[in-house]
Amino acid sequence: MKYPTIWYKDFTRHSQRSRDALLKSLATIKACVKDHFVASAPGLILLDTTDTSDAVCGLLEEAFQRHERTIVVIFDNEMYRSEVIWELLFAGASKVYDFEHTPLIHQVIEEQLNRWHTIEGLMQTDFVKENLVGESAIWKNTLREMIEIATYSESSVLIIGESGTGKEMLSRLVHHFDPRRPKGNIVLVDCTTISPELSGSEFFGHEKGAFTGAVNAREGAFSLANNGTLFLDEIGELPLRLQAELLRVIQEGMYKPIGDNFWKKTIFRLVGATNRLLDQEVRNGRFRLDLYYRISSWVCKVPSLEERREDIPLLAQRFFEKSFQKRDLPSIDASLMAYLTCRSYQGNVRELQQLIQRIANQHVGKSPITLADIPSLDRPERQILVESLPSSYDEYQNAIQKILERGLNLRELRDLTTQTAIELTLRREKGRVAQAANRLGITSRAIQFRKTRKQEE
Ligand SMILES: Nc1ncnc2c1ncn2[C@@H]1O[C@H](COP(=O)(O)OP(=O)(O)OP(=O)(O)O)[C@@H](O)[C@H]1O
Repeated sequence: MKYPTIWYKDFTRHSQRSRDALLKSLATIKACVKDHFVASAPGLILLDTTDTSDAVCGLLEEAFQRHERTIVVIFDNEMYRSEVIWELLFAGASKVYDFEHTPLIHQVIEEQLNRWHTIEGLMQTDFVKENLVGESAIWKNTLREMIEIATYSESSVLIIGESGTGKEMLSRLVHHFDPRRPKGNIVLVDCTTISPELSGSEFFGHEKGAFTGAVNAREGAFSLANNGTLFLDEIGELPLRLQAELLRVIQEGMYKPIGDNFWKKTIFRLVGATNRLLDQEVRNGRFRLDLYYRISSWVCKVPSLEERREDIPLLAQRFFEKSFQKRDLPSIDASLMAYLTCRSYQGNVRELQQLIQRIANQHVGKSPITLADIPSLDRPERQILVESLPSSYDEYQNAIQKILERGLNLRELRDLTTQTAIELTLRREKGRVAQAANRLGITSRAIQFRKTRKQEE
């Protein structure tokens, strides 16, 4: 068996015998790396209660910020049990076990590490790699969480996130990794489009002639999702009457199609998605509390693209590849990638995807894709462009401030800026005057003139 890689750190001072016994019984420890983090690998921290020091909490906080999971085992936890456990959990520990009070602790730890290892393996499968692009820690943690719910539970899931963050894709992931066999289909219902006139026929289905306009019999979502997954997009928009009926079907596993006299059985996993704060909707009386409890056994918050900016280049590359499926993908100019990475996306991943499709549509030939391929309606206004670079703009302001403090007047400042811009561009163009002039929008003579003047100074 291949043991999962873990890192471990030992803070024990008084419990060496128990510690040695535990380490000896852990098969996983054979693949361990002592004392320092291993990217994406879980950690094991061993300590005595008296040592819940800043060092331990600091280590846990660091691992937590990197979205790495940690198991803490405490050895001599007699007096302060819950206090210590809370402290460790608040510092970011994923699991805390008390050596004295956890029967077969080595098995529990092995099982936990193996589960995490399996999840890590599932993260590498084609389904995830192809559909759910992203390497940021926060995104990987979201994926881990969803895979764990899908694989190790049958519970319903509530996915909360802004529009375009990938909620529907994640619901497909839950269905994909659902181990139930035989497995039914995933059925998607957009609750914003449910018409009250059809009195829930989307869900229940109807018999031919059940109501005016029911020309043919229709199977509803409850039937189609049997043994599978029912994905309710924008579940917060579901009319109150249908909320009550949905709750009854989830609880009883039975429903009656409209116009039919017989009850039918259905079992499905419910995945709801919303970009609203559902608990607020409950307080405002627009969402039933009992249904809310029922669907929120697991709540998963999907990060916005803003929270995982470092994923933009990867996502952009993937969307360019998709958009150029039928022709060779030219290279992508670095300035375009830099712009895509610092721009803001209210519509999240969907907006990025659509922008790239429009850029691809504009591009002709095999030359690199550049800023000039951005359609005019998508181009930023000059002011926004400056404001979208706050950190460098701050530095820029600071630099000017320092120069002004040295007593330079505006003409001297302009001269200095021009000279610096020329020098930087010449360096970038490896001394080629014509190219530098072209880039700066001035003549080669202007550059030569400044070079000569500088030599004379
Ligand atoms: N991590 C990702 N990797 C690749 N494509 C993604 C990713 N996340 C989202 N997408 C793509 O972005 C688009 C929007 O995703 P999706 O429909 O899942 O978002 P949503 O949160 O359900 O949106 P809405 O709330 O508006 O229904 C889809 O085309 C999807 O394929």
